[in-house]
Amino acid sequence: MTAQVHGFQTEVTKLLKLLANSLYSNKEVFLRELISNASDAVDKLRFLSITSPELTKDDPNFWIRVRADEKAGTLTISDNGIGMTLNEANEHLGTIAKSGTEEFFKNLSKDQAKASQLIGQFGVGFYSAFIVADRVTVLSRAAGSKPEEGVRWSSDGSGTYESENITRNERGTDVVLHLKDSEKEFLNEWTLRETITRYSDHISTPVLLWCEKHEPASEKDGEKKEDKPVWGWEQVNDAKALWTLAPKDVKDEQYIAFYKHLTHDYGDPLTWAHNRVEGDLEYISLLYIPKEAPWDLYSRDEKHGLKLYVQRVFIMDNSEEFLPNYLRFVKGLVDTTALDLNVSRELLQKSPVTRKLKRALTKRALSMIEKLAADKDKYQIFWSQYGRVMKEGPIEDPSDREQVMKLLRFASTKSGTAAQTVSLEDYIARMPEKQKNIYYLTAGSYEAAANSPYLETLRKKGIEVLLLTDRVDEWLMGNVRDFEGHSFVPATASDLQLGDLADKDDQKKKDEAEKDNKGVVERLKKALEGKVTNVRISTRLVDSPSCIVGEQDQMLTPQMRRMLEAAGQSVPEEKFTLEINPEHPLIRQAADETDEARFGKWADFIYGQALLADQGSLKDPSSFVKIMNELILKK
Ligand SMILES: Nc1ncnc2c1ncn2[C@@H]1O[C@H](COP(=O)(O)OP(=O)(O)OP(=O)(O)O)[C@@H](O)[C@H]1O
Repeated sequence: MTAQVHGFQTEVTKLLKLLANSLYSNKEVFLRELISNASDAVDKLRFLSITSPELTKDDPNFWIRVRADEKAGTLTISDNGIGMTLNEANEHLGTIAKSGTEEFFKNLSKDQAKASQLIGQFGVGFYSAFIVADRVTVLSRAAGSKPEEGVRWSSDGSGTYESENITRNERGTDVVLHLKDSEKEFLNEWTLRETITRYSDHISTPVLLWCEKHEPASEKDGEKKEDKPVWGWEQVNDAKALWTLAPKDVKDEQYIAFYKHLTHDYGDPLTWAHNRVEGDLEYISLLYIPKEAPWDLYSRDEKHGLKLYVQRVFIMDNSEEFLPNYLRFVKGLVDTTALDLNVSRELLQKSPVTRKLKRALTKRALSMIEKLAADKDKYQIFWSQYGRVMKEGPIEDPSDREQVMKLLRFASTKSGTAAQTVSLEDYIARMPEKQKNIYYLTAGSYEAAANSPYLETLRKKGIEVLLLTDRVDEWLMGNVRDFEGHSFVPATASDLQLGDLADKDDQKKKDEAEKDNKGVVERLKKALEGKVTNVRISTRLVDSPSCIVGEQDQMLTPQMRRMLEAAGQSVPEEKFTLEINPEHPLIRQAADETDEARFGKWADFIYGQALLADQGSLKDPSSFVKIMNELILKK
């Protein structure tokens, strides 16, 4: 067979172009990536051989080998794992099989400076070989296939690769790197040994390095043996799966290195939790939280979930069954004796053991996050990355609602910044004695929330209001009614339920104001007939002339309205109650207007600005501006 030339998927070509520059300062990671791939290939075959032992019969001991050839200038990473067929090599080594990749690269090219950070998080895997090599050749044979079904794949990383069938006697894969002249240091035994132990010490397959050993001079049976170098394989990693060690015996650096092996992330994790549980439900879990949220955290097709091991044998990646969806950013593994080795994804979904493990691991993950919350600075890093996902928690998992709600953070009128730092427990601890409810306001931006007229009275009374500006907040507040016995009340509610917080005078003042301003209220009702459901005197306004309120259940917030409209849904026209502040000069001026036609303009203006302040836009802004100009110019 002659080699066929194929073009890389466009994204791969882009990635390859970016690689050399952006990961140069971190270039030794290629070795970790290739050893990780080799270890995955071994894990996959170990799993298959449980049901098909003939696959490994002739070569049952798994290994990963690293061999430098100084003369040829090559470094070869080999494994006797699952190998690849020609089709698999073309598919896996020529494309990036992740949805959303195109979008990712679009964003990447806009901001070159951030490229290296993002690219690391993206997980460049096999392609990292091109950081140090100007040609990469892969020789492989899939377990179970014939010698003549071997594969040779080769590329200089500039846009195309060639591949063909060859005869190969051994199963598994050799990745041969033809090192660039500037990267010859990776032929050096010490560099290799150091890099392997740093990154791959605790992967469970032995990593063997081809190296020179010295046999000391000796005299045996009267024969003199010189001190001469002998070449051979030497195991350089510990090869004890890290999670099987007692947590007290594992150093932080080891946890970090293992995280990188596991996730292909180039950065350190934010935190981790390692637990070994014995008894009825025996399992070991090692959970990590990445410092940065994955680029595809909100993508529907994003793959997540833990690596599943049964009795130390790797079973599958991305087992989503063990954690709720809102904890999808948690990486790591679970190893259990409570499942069968031949468990499939379908069986896993049905198994009661899975459900029990999910409960247990969710608790582990939440307690890891609780511990993180004790360190305010670290928790802010966490919150900025995962806050919006955590807010899905109380909706998705009512059984852990209180626990998750304690972990939520919000901006508030007391915190005074857009940073979300206030917990519900902080809020309750600061509540005046008479306050019963938790007040909140949702808005499109922090500024819009902080300056909202709805806050005026609450602010005057010293009542803290949570300012919610994430899209998910609407959904969250639509689903939670209370926290620790305190109801959530929106600052926009027609009844703020102030209870004992209302001044005794408030009602009296309101009654008086209603009596005194009956005229203007009635005139407004008439002028705005068909546009509003009602007009009334407000108790919530201090500095603003007017605001709109809707019945709590009926009112669509502007964000919700925009979301529905963007999703192509027809959103019903809503009518509101107009509340006015009769002490405001603008209302007074309107009340003094005797010409009813002109009063109509005042009514539209007062209502229009209340709508604008609440919704952020108007259906007919030019008419509003025209009316405003007319009133200013007193035409
Ligand atoms: N040594 C190997 N043996 C068998 N298959 C391999 C080997 N190296 C790579 N592959 C195949 O090529 C695919 C692509 O590898 P690559 O490292 O680019 O991505 P990945 O490992 O799937 O993803 P990531 O690195 O982001 O976790 C692998 O999923 C695997 O199918």
